[in-house]
Amino acid sequence: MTSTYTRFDTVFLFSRFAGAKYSPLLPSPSFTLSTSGIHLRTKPNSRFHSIIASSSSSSVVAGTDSIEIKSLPTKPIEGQKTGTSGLRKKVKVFMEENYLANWIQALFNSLPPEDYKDATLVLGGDGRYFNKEASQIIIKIAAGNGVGQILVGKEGILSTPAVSAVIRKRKANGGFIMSASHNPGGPEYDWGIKFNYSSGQPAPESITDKIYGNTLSISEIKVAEIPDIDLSNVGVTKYGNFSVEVIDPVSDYLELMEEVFDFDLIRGLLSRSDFGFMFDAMHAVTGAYAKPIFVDNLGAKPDSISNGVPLEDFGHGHPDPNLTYAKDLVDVMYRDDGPDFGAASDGDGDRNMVLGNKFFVTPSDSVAIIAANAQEAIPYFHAGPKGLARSMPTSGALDRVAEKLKLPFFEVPTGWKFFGNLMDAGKLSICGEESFGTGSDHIREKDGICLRMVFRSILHCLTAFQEILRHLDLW
Ligand SMILES: O=P(O)(O)OC[C@H]1O[C@H](O)[C@H](O)[C@@H](O)[C@@H]1O
Repeated sequence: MTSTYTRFDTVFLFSRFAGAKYSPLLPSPSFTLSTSGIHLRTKPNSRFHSIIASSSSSSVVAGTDSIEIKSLPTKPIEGQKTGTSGLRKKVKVFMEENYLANWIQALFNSLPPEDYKDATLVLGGDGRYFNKEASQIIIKIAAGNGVGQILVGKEGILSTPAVSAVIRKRKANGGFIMSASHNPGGPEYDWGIKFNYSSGQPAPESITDKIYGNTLSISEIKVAEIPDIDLSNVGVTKYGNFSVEVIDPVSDYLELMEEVFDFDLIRGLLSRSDFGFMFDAMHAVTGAYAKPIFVDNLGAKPDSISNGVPLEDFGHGHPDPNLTYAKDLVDVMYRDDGPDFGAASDGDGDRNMVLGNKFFVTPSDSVAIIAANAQEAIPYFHAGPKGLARSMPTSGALDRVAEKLKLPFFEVPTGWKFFGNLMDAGKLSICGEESFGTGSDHIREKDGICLRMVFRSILHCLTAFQEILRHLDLW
């Protein structure tokens, strides 16, 4: 196995009907979601602003005892083919009449009723342009289809790994992720929607195929007549038997991280005067997590976080953590006096990039480094990983680690769902892809924040980053 100083080879998704009135009587033919009096802001505030509001007070707001459900006629829209990473299009497309509403209704038409009637669903996203407007549409259609409760991140914010963590922790039936991942945001750029199941992993093809089929025959959207939910304050709003709880985007995820890692150990590393750390949040969703986790809980210096405020257009940036788009971080890391450890993550916080002082670690090697050191460095893996896996295009470093540690090893086709299936079967703990995705069975998504903590744990057990790579060379 070789270390990777110069390898640049992988440049990488209610109301209860009891008490609710359903009105299948069709309104006038021109009655659409946007003209129904059901408020759909089609012109979001064009001023780009920070996503994180200052208030964190919790409150319960009671609405009416029952909610009215309207049936809005609609027509199929072409091109809504859904993959496991969801539906991704330009914002302008999603803002066309009923485009998002059709897909959301098609999704409810595709799920078995027990998966959403009176159920709890999670909603969050990476803070990009149109997320707040989309949140209101999704909440009203969810209520219209009989969902019992929506847990939504404050200001619509939840990273992709955090959605997976919240689904699993709160035993929700699934969740919506509003993100176009590492693609740029803003009125001229990209938007996306994805649905994850109760395990926390993206919905299987059997469901995404049904969603697509239903987009081709859809004729009606069920919408609850409720006001827009205030997403800026943590708290519960009830309308009859339907409720929306605005949750803190960080706390459930932070709790999980405290179970997985030894925070004292990482705190010790970050407090060392001879250890420099730099994290580039790329003005994307991990900005909401970086200060509470790295600075407030782990003692990183506040100035070790760059671009740490999530913005709707990612500060005109391209939130793809690679050597091209995270160039500011790369430049700092390649200085003689640069930090020892650097990292960046993408729009929704699942992809990641890892750097040392004057070197870059390919994703293929980072998963191998993690696997080789996990048992010793990370409490969650103290009994040893159950198995290791990589996608087919990912280099074979991990194979060598599996061989040496005598661990079950799997090579899977490209696509995170293949890892999730192995995890659900109890056969896999650590996995990675060449496209800057690394994860473990603590959730069912790749996890950019977690990866940085993995590396810090390992760094504490070995003394310096270079030494990790030297260590790996011995394998
Ligand atoms: O959501 P993203 O980070 O864009 O990832 C979307 C997809 O990208 C690549 O194709 C990966 O191989 C998949 O596993 C992943 O599901």
